[in-house]
Amino acid sequence: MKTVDDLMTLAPVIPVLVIHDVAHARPIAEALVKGGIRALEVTLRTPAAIEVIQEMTRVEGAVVGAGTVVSERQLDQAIEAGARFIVSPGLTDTFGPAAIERNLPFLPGVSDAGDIMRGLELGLDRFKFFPAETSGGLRALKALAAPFYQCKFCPTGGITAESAPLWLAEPAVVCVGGSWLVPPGEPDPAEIETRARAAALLGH
Ligand SMILES: O=C(O)C(=O)C[C@H](O)[C@H](O)COP(=O)(O)O
Repeated sequence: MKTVDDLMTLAPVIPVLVIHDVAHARPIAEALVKGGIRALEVTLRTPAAIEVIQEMTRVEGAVVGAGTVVSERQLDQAIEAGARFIVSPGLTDTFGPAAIERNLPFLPGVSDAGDIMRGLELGLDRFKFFPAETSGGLRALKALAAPFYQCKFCPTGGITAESAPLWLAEPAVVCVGGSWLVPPGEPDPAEIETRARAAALLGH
């Protein structure tokens, strides 16, 4: 996987993972990969996250990345741990160039036309649309995708197994992100695999 398009086309859904216990890392990654979901976004929202990335990179077939990345320090920590892609909730004039410099697939969050223009100025045209449902939902995304015809999106935030197909039917949407594949608490690998399998079959 070299480009952000490679990342976005690995599967229709990128699971957004919030993992508190490093012991959960492997069973969750294995269940997702078995179900056909290979790009795994580990959010840097828990003290265990960096170790979770390290653990998950040992799972064959997993393409592990870091989410909720908001600083240069986190960029370096995540990449050192083995992250192969970077997702951020937003885009700033300092963080954007710093992430681009790392030369990994990078999906920054955008929620309006100004954000997208800032991204275009940096040479980016692939974005996470975040927070998708509360930023106007599919209607807002369609309205943004018209002038920014060259851009593709991974909407994330409030998307569910039920709403994902509606988003994926929009031509500007390549994949969606969501936490529903891995519910909080003690992981149930069979259930996670079932959810992953269903998500992997979603499509245009
Ligand atoms: O931490 C980040 O940078 C994020 O990516 C936030 C996620 O987009 C949401 O946490 C998705 O969660 P759901 O709305 O439950 O699917």
